[in-house]
Formats: sequence, structure tokens, C-alpha cells
Amino acid sequence: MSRVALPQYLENAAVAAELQSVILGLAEVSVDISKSLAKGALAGVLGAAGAENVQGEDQKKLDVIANDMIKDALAALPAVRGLASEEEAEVVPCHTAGSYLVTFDPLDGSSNIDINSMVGTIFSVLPHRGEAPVTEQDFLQPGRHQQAAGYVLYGPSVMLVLSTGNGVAMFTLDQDNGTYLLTESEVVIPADAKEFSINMSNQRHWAAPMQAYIADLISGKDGPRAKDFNMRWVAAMVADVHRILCRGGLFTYPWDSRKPDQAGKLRLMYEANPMGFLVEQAGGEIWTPEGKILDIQPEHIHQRVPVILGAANEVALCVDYHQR
Ligand SMILES: O=P(O)(O)OC[C@H]1O[C@](O)(COP(=O)(O)O)[C@@H](O)[C@@H]1O
Ligand SMILES: [Mg+2]
Ligand SMILES: [Mg+2]
Repeated sequence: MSRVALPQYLENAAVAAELQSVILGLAEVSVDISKSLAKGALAGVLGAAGAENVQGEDQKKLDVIANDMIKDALAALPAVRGLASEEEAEVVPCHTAGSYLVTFDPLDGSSNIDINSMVGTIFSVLPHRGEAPVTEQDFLQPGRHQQAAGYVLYGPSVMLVLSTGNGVAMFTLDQDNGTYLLTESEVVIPADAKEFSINMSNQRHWAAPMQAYIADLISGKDGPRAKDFNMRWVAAMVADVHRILCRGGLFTYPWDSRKPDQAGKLRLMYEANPMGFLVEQAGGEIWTPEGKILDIQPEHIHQRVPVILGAANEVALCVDYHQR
């Protein structure tokens, strides 16, 4: 069976040539990242880098390696006006004639690297609106403005999941020739959920409405929901969201009382917005307890948000527990 390769898919979808170049550039560098990941300990790339990122988190060597690889790849593309990364303190200006701003989480779920478990690269493409040179202010656009978003999941197979605003498509890397081939063209998240995803070890730190919502899920057939729910937690958002795009469910990373001044753990511009774009394009929802994430006007590039995403009816119910 002949499958559609990523460049042909982008052509068929009439994606603007400059945007195609950004997506293909990201796809190309992800193949190189997947090779470094596959070599693991043999290439000496595992373990800590011995530094902290701007968010005060310990960097893994591969956080730094993947960040540098993506930064170099994007900076070489005339279509890229500027970039912002979870691992970079400041935005990085690129080409003054470029039409796009790219934000990315070079390696999501990086605590999984050392246990040879799934990680991914998440990206978001925004239009450039301001004057040169690029400033942080140019990036502060609601997720609704994204022109494309996606991720690469480095798992048993390497997959690229993409939306350019016309549904969600999944591509699988053909390792023999380094090309991404279309393997799922109409990703849909069912409105009802049978599965939920949350770091249960933080239960006692959540706000009361989240405690009540999860308690009702766990009480299953005997509780108010009169239904049993399964639970999964990969500890890499990219893999947990991938499962939701493949077989439905709800994922949440809520606010918790250990860091009361921090809105959540996940980052709006590198994680929540790109995943939100995909989730909405697949018929799901993504909210904070207060409203839709894609409508948030960002205040700074490293901003964090609480996240509730996935099956539309389940997200609505979880939000309802908070708004009652
Ligand atoms: O330590 P926890 O609570 O399991 O956190 C897991 C979450 O943290 C993250 O790993 C944060 O992403 P990074 O690895 O890019 O910092 C998410 O992918 C994941 O959902
Ligand atoms: Mg991440
Ligand atoms: Mg990361």
C-alpha cells in the first residue's frame, strides 16, 4: 500500500509554502533527535546536564542537545522570524523577513529519558505581527492564533502528529529512509471518557473541586458517576495526550497548594497551547477551571497554566465541579 508522505500531505492541504518549510524543518530535525535518543547510553547523552533552565528545573543533557538542534534547524529557515523555547531564557530573533514565530518544548517528559520511556518534542507556529526586531511581546498571542501545532513522539515508533487548522493527522517515521508517512488522517476524540490521567501522588495538594471530581471517578460504578474509569499516567504530557488522541479520555495537570503562586506545572506556550490546538481540532476541549486555554492572552512566554483536556463532555463536567 502506498502512503502519503508529509511533503505531499502539506501540498494536498494547500498549506502556505513558508509554513510548509517550517513544518518540514521541524520534521527533519526530529529524525536526528530520534537517532540521538535511540543511541542512548552508547552516545553518552543520558543523565543531567548539570544546569538549571530558566524555569528553575534541572536540565537533562538531552534537553540541551534537542534544544540546540531545533534552534539551529529553525534559525536556518528564512520563514522563521523568531523562536522561543522552554529551555531558553529569552526569545531568539531569526530572519527579519520571516512570517512565523515558533515556540517549542524540545524534550517533553525528560524525566523519562533515563528509564528509556517515551518523550517528545512539542511545537507551535504563530504568525509574526510586529516590526523587526522580534521581541517577547510579539509572541504573546492567544493559542487561537496558531497557524500550525504538533508534536513528535519518540516511542516504539516515532510519530509526528500535526494540525494546520484542518483536523489532526498522524504520521509514522519510516526508519529505513527517514520519511514521515501518513498513518491516520482523521483523528477524533470521543465526547465521553472511560479513562483519566493525573499524577495521583499530588492528590492531597489539589483544590477541593479537583479532589471531589477525581474521588467521584475513582468510586466508579458505586459512586455518583455509576461507571468504572481506568487510569493511566506516563508522566510525559506528549505521551498522555497521544493516548487521548488515539483512544480518548481526560488528562489534567491541576494547580496544587505546594506552589500556590504558580498557576500550574505545564507551560502555556510550549505545552498547553499546541496540545490544545490539536485537541480542539480533534473535537475535544482544553480548559483551565476558568475558561478555554486557547483564549488566554499570554503575559509572558514562560507562563504556566492548570490544564484540563480531552473528551468534550468529561472536560465540561470537570470544569463544572470547579464553577459550581
Ligand atoms: O512529575 P510529574 O508530576 O509526573 O510531571 C509530569 C509532567 O511534567 C512534564 O514532564 C513537564 O515537561 P518537561 O519534561 O518538558 O519539563 C510533563 O510532560 C508531564 O505531564
Ligand atoms: Mg514539557
Ligand atoms: Mg521539556
